[in-house]
Order: sequence, then C-alpha cells, then structure tokens
Amino acid sequence: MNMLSETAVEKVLERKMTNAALKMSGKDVCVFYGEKQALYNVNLDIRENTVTALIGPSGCGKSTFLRTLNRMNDTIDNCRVTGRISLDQDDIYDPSIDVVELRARVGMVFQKPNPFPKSIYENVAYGPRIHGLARNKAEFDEIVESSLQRAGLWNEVKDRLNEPGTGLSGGQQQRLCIARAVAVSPEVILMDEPCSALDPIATARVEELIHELRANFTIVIVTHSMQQAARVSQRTAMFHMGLLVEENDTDKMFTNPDDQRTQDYIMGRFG
Ligand SMILES: Nc1ncnc2c1ncn2[C@@H]1O[C@H](COP(=O)(O)OP(=O)(O)OP(=O)(O)O)[C@@H](O)[C@H]1O
Repeated sequence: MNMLSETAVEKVLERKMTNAALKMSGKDVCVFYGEKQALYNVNLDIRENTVTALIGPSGCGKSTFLRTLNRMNDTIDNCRVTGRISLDQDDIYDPSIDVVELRARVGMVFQKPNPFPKSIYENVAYGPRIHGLARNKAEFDEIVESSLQRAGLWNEVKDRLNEPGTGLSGGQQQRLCIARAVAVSPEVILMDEPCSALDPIATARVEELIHELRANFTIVIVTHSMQQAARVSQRTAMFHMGLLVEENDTDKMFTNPDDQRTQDYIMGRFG
C-alpha cells in the first residue's frame, strides 16, 4: 500500500486478523468432470482480509476448488459441482445469482499473465466500463490510477498508459492483471499460481503486493511453492487426492502439522 507506512499497514492487518469474519465458505463441496470425481466433500472457510493458501501435490484438486469459488468451473463442459458455497452467507450457485456480478465480487488472476491486446489504460478501465463503475473520463482516470497504484505499477507505467499492456515485462504484466482485477473493487481475489511464470525478482514483487492487498481484500492463492505459501499466507489448506486433509494456521502447518500426509508433503516425501 503506497499511502500508509509499513507499521500502519501491520496495525490495520493485525486489527483485521483478530476480528476476521467469514467471507466465503464451502460445505460438502464435490466436483465431478463427467464420471470422474475430483473433489470429495470439501469443507473450507475463507476468512476476510486473510490470505488462504491451497497446497498439495499435482492433481489433488487445488485449482478445481479455487474455481468453484467464482464459478469458473461453469465454463468447463461436463463439470458438475455439488454442495454449498457461500459468499457473505449467500449461496453462489443459487439460480438467482448473476455470474458476471459474482465474478466482479470474486475476481481472478491466472497462472500466465493474460493482459488484453489493448493499452495499459484500457486493460484497467475495461472492467469498470462494463460494470458501469465510472461516469466520465475523470472518474475512469481516477480508477485506473488508484488500481495501478494498488498493484504497485503506477510509477513504472504512468508515462506510457497508451502503450500496449502486452509490451510490459512478465512481472509487470502480472501486476497489470492484478490492477485489472482490483479495478472493479472485488471483495475476494483468487490467484491460481500467479508467480509460476515469473522470475524470482518479479515473484518477490508480487508476493510483497499480496501482503499489501490483504489490507483491503480477501485472497485465496493456489501455489506449488511451500516457501511461497509460508511467506504470503496466514491460513493454509492441504489437499490430497481430492480430499481436504488439513486446514490450519500457516505457521502451525509448516512447523507442526496435524496430518501425516501434510507432514510428508512438506518434507518432500511425495508430490
Ligand atoms: N477440465 C478437466 N476435465 C477433466 N478432468 C479435469 C479437468 N480439470 C482437472 N481435471 C482433473 O481433476 C483433478 C484435479 O485437478 P486440478 O487441476 O484441480 O488439480 P491441481 O491440484 O490444481 O493440480 P496442478 O497442481 O497440477 O495444477 C485431476 O485429476 C485432473 O486431471
């Protein structure tokens, strides 16, 4: 966060953590791809202003669970979700839910940076435009600037807002995608291995950003990197073969996990 000192940010976060309210909740979530079941009765709470990391070996269902949180699975043919997933108590699979609005409230950042083939400015202004969040140029300018500020990218791009987003470096493109997600004022941001295509310096920058974004957003991140989960999250959920085997405070998870499978995974014994 650019406007507050680090100590001020820590204080805000500390206050928010102690009162962290339930933001989303999965109850008995099962997911099927055709005949194949990918998730089995997952129960997981996502707390406000908290970074929740989803970890586990390849194919365990982390991304599948992440995608249930904003119904991205709807876009996959033959994918079926059962159970209940709520956002502020409301069932997001209820037929009355407007999926476009849901995805504005629960935004997503993908593995590979995927800016639109448009200018940096337009990449950020696009969402606010389709959701009618600004009335005139001044309001769009304000959203674009504040979103780029929040994504820690403003100073690097403020003099070239009309240049293509695809001309930025990989790390800058990913921060542009984060600015794009932030621009529609989501409540929750889902991140599916957001650093897997980035070098260590760009990764560190995005991790720092995740830490700052927590003051204003609830974040759920899928990561293959245990070190990353330990660095960025406060809660960690460990999946194995479609089951949620453990959910715990991140510190505990990485020092003294309750489940043997978590221990084995953390020690590199499988996956
Ligand atoms: N579109 C799909 N169609 C059919 N099966 C799928 C599809 N997507 C995922 N699966 C299967 O569902 C299971 C869980 O996959 P998922 O991608 O959620 O795991 P993951 O833990 O995120 O894995 P990775 O770390 O490798 O990305 C796997 O067996 C996978 O093959």
